[in-house]
Amino acid sequence: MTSTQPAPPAAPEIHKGLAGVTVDYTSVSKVNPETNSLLYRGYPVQELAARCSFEEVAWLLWHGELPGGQELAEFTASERAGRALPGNVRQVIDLLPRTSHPMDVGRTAVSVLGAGHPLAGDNSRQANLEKAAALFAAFPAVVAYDQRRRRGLDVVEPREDLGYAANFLWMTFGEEAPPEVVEAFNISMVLYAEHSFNASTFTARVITSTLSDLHSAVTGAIGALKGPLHGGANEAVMHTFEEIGIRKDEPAEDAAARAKAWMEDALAQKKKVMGFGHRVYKNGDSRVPTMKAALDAMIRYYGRDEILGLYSGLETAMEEAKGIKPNLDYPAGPTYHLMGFDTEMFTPLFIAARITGWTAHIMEQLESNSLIRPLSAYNGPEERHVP
Ligand SMILES: CC(=O)SCCNC(=O)CCNC(=O)[C@H](O)C(C)(C)COP(=O)(O)OP(=O)(O)OC[C@H]1O[C@@H](n2cnc3c(N)ncnc32)[C@H](O)[C@@H]1OP(=O)(O)O
Ligand SMILES: O=C([O-])CC(=O)C(=O)O
Repeated sequence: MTSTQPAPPAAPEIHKGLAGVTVDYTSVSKVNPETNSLLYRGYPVQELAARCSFEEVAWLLWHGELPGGQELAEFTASERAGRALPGNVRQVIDLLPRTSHPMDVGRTAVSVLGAGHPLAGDNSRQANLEKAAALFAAFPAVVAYDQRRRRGLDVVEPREDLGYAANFLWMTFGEEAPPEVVEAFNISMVLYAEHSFNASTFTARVITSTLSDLHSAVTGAIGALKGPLHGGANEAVMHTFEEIGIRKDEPAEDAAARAKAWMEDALAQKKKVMGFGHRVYKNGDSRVPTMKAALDAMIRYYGRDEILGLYSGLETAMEEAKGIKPNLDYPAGPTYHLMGFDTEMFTPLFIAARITGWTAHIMEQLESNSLIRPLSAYNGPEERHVP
């Protein structure tokens, strides 16, 4: 008789970074790299950016439909009434050093807002809609307060006669922004609002899947967004521009030549250059043309051709060397710079926008929840015993 050896266990299939893995359905948005399109609840994001306020898009993401006249009137009234920075959040921010990274300030503020919320323990859809709307309304005040305290300036109270974008700029800079700037800011908020199962949204869904609460999920999502491979890239893009050197009034061609040389050197050193590449889009990010048009409008408005030179110099050199295209963070960074935001405030601006997408996903996750808990393959030492 021949003894048969048990077959060695088949090596498990590993999906590092979950690349290419579909983990669930979502009706919030559709990212289609084949057609290079992005739909929020069925609407092309370019149409929403051109024709809708960010308030309307927030409502769409939460409710699945654009708001009717009465719904929008009620929603904007409650949003405007909820814009002031709550006193306890201000006190906690004041305890943090002015040098704290604004992403840490934003993460802490959301945590405080959660701990103080009257519906903290309630995970019903109605309670979560209320919590999402309150966060949406209050977060701009966190960003504005932090930017102003970094500069040693007094707080500017919100204005109920301004829309979301105009009021955000008002609270940050203490003066009314011109319509061109308000429009570009609104476009950036709409484009940043939602992008299916990106790392921060997935983080929010993992936290939600344990039946934790909305503020915990958003706090965790902020942690995921902070990294430069995700939202932190918009800040990193500006550091690249700063490293190359922003020389006001330099002719665009000269700035482009310097940027091209910088990129060739960075790629020769095998550096990853933030603001380029994407896990899903391999042929360009669907949102970039719209955001680039908004950046162009700001370059024209502020008369800053050297920024265009730096932008196109890096883009061309990356395209020629590696065929890798910019993602949304690439045009968004210099747009926020031209508007006057400190570089470290850029990713908190992304938070303000993505609160809408995250909270839509949190509510969707709860509607048909299953604990998110994948498997791992062990490759440590064989079983052994303490001597
Ligand atoms: C809104 C957003 O969050 S969009 C993303 C923002 N993040 C960034 O801009 C960070 C810079 N980009 C990157 O790190 C990547 O492109 C990611 C993380 C976004 C996606 O990466 P992945 O799909 O995992 O691709 P991966 O990192 O494996 O790159 C594939 C190849 O392209 C190269 N590559 C990708 N992006 C870049 C880049 N920005 N700079 C230089 N090379 C790059 C990689 O080095 C790799 O080359 P190799 O095959 O010779 O090793
Ligand atoms: O989808 C991603 O992986 C990252 C991204 O572009 C986003 O979150 O907007």
